[in-house]
Amino acid sequence: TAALNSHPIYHSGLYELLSVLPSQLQPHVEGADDRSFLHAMFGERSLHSLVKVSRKPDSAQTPVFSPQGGTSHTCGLTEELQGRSANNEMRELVKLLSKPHIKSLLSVHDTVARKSYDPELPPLPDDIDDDEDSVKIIRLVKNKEPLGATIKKDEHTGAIIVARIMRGGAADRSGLIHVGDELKEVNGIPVDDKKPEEIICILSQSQGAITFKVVPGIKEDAQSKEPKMFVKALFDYSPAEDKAIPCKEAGLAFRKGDILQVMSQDDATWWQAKLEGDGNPRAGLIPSKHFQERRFAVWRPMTITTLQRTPSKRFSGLRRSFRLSRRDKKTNKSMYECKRSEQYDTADVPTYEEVMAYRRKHGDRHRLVLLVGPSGVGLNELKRKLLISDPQHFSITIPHTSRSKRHQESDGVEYHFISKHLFEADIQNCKFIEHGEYKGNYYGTSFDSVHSVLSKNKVCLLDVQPHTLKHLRTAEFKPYVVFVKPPSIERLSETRKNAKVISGKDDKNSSKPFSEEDFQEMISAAQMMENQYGHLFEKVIVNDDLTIAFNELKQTLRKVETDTQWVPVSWTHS
Ligand SMILES: Nc1ncnc2c1ncn2[C@@H]1O[C@H](COP(=O)(O)OP(=O)(O)OP(=O)(O)O)[C@@H](O)[C@H]1O
Repeated sequence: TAALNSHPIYHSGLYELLSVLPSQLQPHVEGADDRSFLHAMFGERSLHSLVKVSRKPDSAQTPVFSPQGGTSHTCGLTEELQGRSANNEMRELVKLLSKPHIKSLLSVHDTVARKSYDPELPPLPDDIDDDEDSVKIIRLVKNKEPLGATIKKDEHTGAIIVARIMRGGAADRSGLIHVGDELKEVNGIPVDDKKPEEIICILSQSQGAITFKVVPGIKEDAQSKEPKMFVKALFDYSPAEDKAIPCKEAGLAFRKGDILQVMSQDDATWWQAKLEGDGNPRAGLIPSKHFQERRFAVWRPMTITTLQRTPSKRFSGLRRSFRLSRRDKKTNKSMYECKRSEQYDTADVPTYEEVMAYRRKHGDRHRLVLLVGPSGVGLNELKRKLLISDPQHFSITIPHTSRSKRHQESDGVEYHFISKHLFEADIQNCKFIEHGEYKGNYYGTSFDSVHSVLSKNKVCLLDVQPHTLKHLRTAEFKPYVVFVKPPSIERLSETRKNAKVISGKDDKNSSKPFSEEDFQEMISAAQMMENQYGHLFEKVIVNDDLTIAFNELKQTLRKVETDTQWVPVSWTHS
């Protein structure tokens, strides 16, 4: 500016000056780039026009335009013009300059000239506590317009909460404040102990920038849009051991049986989920159903090989409901004639099962109680104790047999006695849950015998082979599966000193004390069941001390009747 003012040709006009400036400055400019930049800049038509504008009203030769820019110039220009004697051109110019879009243009020019477009953020408070909920510092520049938000005091916690955001208001347009946010400070003043009216007073008194410190709430609309899909995990998962997960830290670890709320299935491989009932709103990554099924399909063949190496006798059935034992050497296999395909069933790959909360309404049928466990673990003993503890409430099914009735027996009490021919027809018609053959006679538990107990509004206790579980998992039975597990071999030897292996309840003479081998077999059979069917067990009870195991079972079954449980969604549709 100083150079401009003292230049001899200044008075002959800025316009002329502009045209000579590039050549005048030439000796001071080294680079060809810089030179062509100067030429371009001073030759720019818009610059010339501006100079013209500035010169027209300038009859007193006082420069109005200054290359420094700034508010004083753009805003001052209009005022200055108005102060001068009016001619038509000037009036037109004043009119033009007072148009809103020209004003805005000039104001943008000023902002850019002052480089004041970077927002000035308040310094981060240095007293932020690590344990404190994550806070958000919001800075709004307020004009006279109200904020467009209402606040309220939470009745329970006393916190100041944003209650409402007015559509289109300043707060809404900012997109920074939401319903449910907790207000902690306004302009550095803590508001916890203030009444809403006092806070409103602080707000209305503040002008310009207002700083809020808020704890973001869980957005209401986000909450209502939250997916309500729940799944039961049928396998254990540890992201730390998963080589495929894109970020281990973002993974969610869970155990078989955990209920997960699936928050997002947008990614085909990695879902986002939370553990049901977990207060932490942040979801974690879990493998998608499809991805996990594919991985299991790759891993599975190894599992089968291990299982098949185990001596087949360990698999031989355990028979209870029809009061026979798998232990009879002759019938060992035929009693438990379950097809290999069923024992090594790989069709149902256990990943996730979609579930829903279910609570039995008063008067509804009871859920079928299924007891599963290796032979000799004590299923009959536990059933017996439950029956005698409350015979009006618990009941068992009456099995069918094709053997002839003995004279102290009555049809429909110990057994339903039917002919071999009829029994075979019923097998064909899939009337049995399980059936087997013992000493040339058929024995079996029918689906009807379960219906019969349930229709009397009693709790039906049934012990089954685990492979039949899948046939019983229906909306009609809504089975609750309890796995009874043996304790360690040492505890078995200690607790079963006086116990007897009953090899045929239809044949009362055959019983003998447990051997070490029996215990081993019980433990490995239990292990195998758990590996293969563990995902279907809702409760595992270790039958160590009989009284303790019985009490735990009784308490569990009471809860099944009264509490809410997660059951497959398909069971709740009927
Ligand atoms: N916790 C326990 N402590 C001591 N003895 C037990 C316990 N549980 C069961 N027993 C005894 O073990 C024996 C076998 O039990 P039980 O007949 O109930 O087994 P099970 O699982 O029904 O087997 P199976 O189907 O082969 O008959 C019985 O003599 C029973 O009294």
